[in-house]
Parts: sequence; structure tokens; C-alpha cells
Amino acid sequence: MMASSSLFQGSPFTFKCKRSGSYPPPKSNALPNHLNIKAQSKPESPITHNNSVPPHSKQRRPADENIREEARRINVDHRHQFSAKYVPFNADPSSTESYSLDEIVYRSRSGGLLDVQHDMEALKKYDGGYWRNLFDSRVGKTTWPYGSGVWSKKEWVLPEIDSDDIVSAFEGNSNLFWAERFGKKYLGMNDLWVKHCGISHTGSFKDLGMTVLVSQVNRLRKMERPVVGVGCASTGDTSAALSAYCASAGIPSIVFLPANRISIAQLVQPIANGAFVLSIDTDFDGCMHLIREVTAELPIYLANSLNSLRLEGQKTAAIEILQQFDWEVPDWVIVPGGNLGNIYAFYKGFRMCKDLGLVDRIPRLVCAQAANANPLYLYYKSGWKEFEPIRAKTTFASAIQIGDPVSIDRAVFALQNSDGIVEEATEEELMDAMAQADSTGMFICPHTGVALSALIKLRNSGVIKPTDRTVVVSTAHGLKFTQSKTDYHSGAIKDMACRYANPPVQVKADFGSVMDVLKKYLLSQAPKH
Ligand SMILES: Cc1ncc(COP(=O)(O)O)c(C=O)c1O
Ligand SMILES: N[C@@H](CCOP(=O)(O)O)C(=O)O
Repeated sequence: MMASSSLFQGSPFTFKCKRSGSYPPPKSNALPNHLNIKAQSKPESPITHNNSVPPHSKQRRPADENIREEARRINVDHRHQFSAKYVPFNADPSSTESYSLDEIVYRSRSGGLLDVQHDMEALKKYDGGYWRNLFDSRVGKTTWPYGSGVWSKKEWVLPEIDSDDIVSAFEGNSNLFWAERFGKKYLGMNDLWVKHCGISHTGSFKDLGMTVLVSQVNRLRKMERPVVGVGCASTGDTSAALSAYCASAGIPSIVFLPANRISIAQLVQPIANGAFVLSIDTDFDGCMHLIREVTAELPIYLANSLNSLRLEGQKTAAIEILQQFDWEVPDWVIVPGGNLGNIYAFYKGFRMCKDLGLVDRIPRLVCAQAANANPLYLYYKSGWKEFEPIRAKTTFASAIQIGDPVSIDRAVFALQNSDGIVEEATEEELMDAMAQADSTGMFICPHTGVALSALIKLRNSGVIKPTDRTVVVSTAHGLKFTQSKTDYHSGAIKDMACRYANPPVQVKADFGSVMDVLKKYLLSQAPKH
């Protein structure tokens, strides 16, 4: 039989080895005193407080065992230690209203938003160094479910779910790209980074939240709760993620899409994944209104970020950024905003890291909106006086064409508590920024163009300094938006100069003609002295 230590190399969890007792063996002198005291005070705990990483001893699984079965065989059941529940968002401290995560509830009694509240006292029994080591030890493995960037933080996400119920595509762990050339060339910056959340299973950051939501639905269905399917309204990315995760778990998915307002690539994703797709003659806000009515009537679980479970997964991107910087805190993080769940998810991830001692501060947040869909920007500019939903106009950043964001209160909270800023970008600004970024080796979506435009403005006004470590969150893969890039590079957009367009050169199929255009091109590229 294979030694059961293989999955735990690098993990501070101990477990009972069938033949030879616990692993790793207790060290006589490894633990500082205060850690020993904590460990002794919880003798029932399967977690050791030893921050050291056990030596590498990877062995293969038996051929007839898959990674789920392997996890079932050797994972310690630590679920009883940590817990989470729904509470009203930003509730008065005297409020006692709360709901189990196994209940199907999206709104508080007063109709407000909910939040997932973790038992912070239980999490605080372990210090920041412990959590940093635990999370670091899980990166880059195929251990179920920790190979996922979301589930590698399981204790902070859905602590009570059985790993066996998890539906994951090993999402997360996305590239934090050093935007060296873009930073230098366009902004005079040397510490600019792009967190490529769109280089992901379905091509957007929505995978991070959807693995959590669909896993919980999987659990509810196993508990025989009345959930016949899962539904969402979408501008294209939520629907892609929902349909993929549901398809992988064999759960019916239903998506409401605004007709003719999303890209072909995004439309084809739920179709290919077997979702029940309704193309509805309204905008996203209209679809959102309908899905809320429908999910109140039918046993369809709501998958939009109104459902606070989604944000528990999305917040792990913030934790990942800190981890990728070796737990150093960047100065700025810029996030494009639409329905406004993600800006709060980032805030929550950073805030948990601070509250649990992994870092000592949080970055300043910037939420970037398209000027054609800018209700948050208008609210911010009014000094947070009164929020007015708007009718969002068409934008190339089609996934954030949203006029009545469900998470407006969450976004305001995140920005007010992070010394945050809201910026906006016109269609020309966002398309130029996308083209500029692409010309330095990226291939970003128009929403990331919105975030980069915000950065350009904040650099030009001196708010962001040349040496500030800045992270721009890229939310979707550029390949979903090739039509907008094609329009830009062919100069086919009305009233837009398309200054960075790079159209293909039509040339006759003969050597002379090819040589002529090549020489002209090479001359234009020659270094100027
Ligand atoms: C690609 C992309 N970027 C940004 C956003 C904005 O995220 P949020 O709705 O959480 O503000 C969305 C969805 O709304 C999106 O699909
Ligand atoms: N851009 C989103 C809009 C819905 O946002 P959600 O986070 O509330 O699901 C999409 O792709 O549908």
C-alpha cells in the first residue's frame, strides 16, 4: 500500500497514518512556546501549529484510485473547527439575524444584502504565519481540492463543506503578470502588474465564485433540498461559468441573456455546455429583474452575485495577489465594476488577510466603470449623496453594461473602507487602452481596458505615483472579445480615431510587392539616431 503521507507533503495538517501513527512526527524543538501552548490547548485539533514544511516525499497514487478517492482516504476531517453563516450585510452589531449556509436565502429580513460571516475567533486561533504557510504549501499541487486557488483557502471560503461535494476545475492560481513594457512606455511605472483572472477555465474571474456556488448546490442536492436547477442573468461571463460548472456536476443550468448584447464567444459557451439558454429582449438589468422573480417562484437556485456565496470564491483572488507578492501589500488595486460584487470581494479578501494577521494593511482600491454604464461613478462624484440607477448605454465593455448594480451597498462599503476611488472611461479611452496593452504583449478584454484607462488618468493626475506598486485586475480573456478588437483595428468604429489600430496590409501574391511593403515596414521600425 502507498504511504498516505504523499498528499500532505508541504501541508501543516497532520493525519493518522494507518500503519505508523501520525505524520509529520512531532518535533521536540520546532515550535515556539506560544504556538505549543495553543496546540496544547486544543488537543482534539488535527492541525499542528508547526509552520515548517515537511520534506518532499511524493509517491504515486495507486493506479485504481482517483484524486477524490485519495482525498477521501487520507484527508483529515477538520470541518468541525471552522464555520460560516449568512448575516445581513453591514448589520448593526446588536443584530442576531443569521442563516445557515444550507438555507436557500439571498436577502435579509429587511430586504437588504447578505454577507457570509466567518467564525473569526476560530480562525484567529492560528496566527498569520500559520495561514501564510498553509496557503503557500498548497499552491501548484494536484491534491483534491487544494489544487484550486479557491479551495486552497477552503477554511476561509466554505469551511464546512465536505471536499467530496466540491465541484472544481482547479480554478484560480492565475498569472500575476509584470506589465513591464506597458508600465514603462505609457506610464513611466516600473512596478505595474496585471492579475490575469480571465486566464481561467471559462475565461473570466467568475469561475472563482462559481466553483463555490455550484459546490454548495451539489451539497444541497445531496441533502435532498429542493434545487432543481441553477439560474442566472448574465452579460456573458457568469452564464459561461455557471453552465460549465453545472455541466461538470450534472446539474441543470438556466441562463437569461440580454438578446444581441453579448459577444458570440460568450453566447456559445452556455450553449455548448448544455445550459437552457433564454435570449431575452431586454438589457442585463431587465434579465436580472426577471431571474429574481423566477427564482422566488421556482426551485431554481440563484447564481448571480446577489448570492453572497459567490463572493467567497472571488475574494481569493485578493489573497492570491498578496501571496504572489510574498505577502507584501501593493499600493493600489484597480478593478472594473459592473454589478459590483467583485470590488467588495477584493476588499473582503484583503481585509480578512489583515484581520487574521497575514499582512498589516490593505491596498487602496479603485473601481473603474465605463462612462456609458457609470452609476457608481456618478454616485461617488455626488459625494455619495443619493444613488440613482441609470439606463446603461451600449459599451464595448459589454459585460459591465449594467445600470442598476445589485451590490451597490457592498461597493460603497469597500471603497469607503479602503480610501478608494471611482474612475470612468469613455469608449475611445477604453478601446485605446486595450490596444496599447495588447501592443505590449497582452491580449486583454475591453473591461480591463476600462481599468487601464482609470490607471492612466490617475497616473496623469499624479494620484498614483511612478513607483507605486499597482495591480490592475484583468477580468476576462481577450479571446472572448475579438469582434471589438477587429472593429478597432479595421478603423471601423464611428467617431473613433482608433489611434493604435494595426490593420493587416493587403498585398499581391508576388515577390516584388511583398518586398516593397516589407522594406517600407522595416524602415519605419529602424532605430532613430
Ligand atoms: C469581464 C467582466 N469584468 C468585470 C465585471 C464586473 O464585475 P462585477 O459585476 O462584480 O462588478 C464583469 C461582470 O459584471 C465581467 O464579466
Ligand atoms: N458581468 C456579469 C454580470 C452579472 O454579474 P454577477 O457577478 O452578479 O453574476 C456577467 O458576466 O453576467
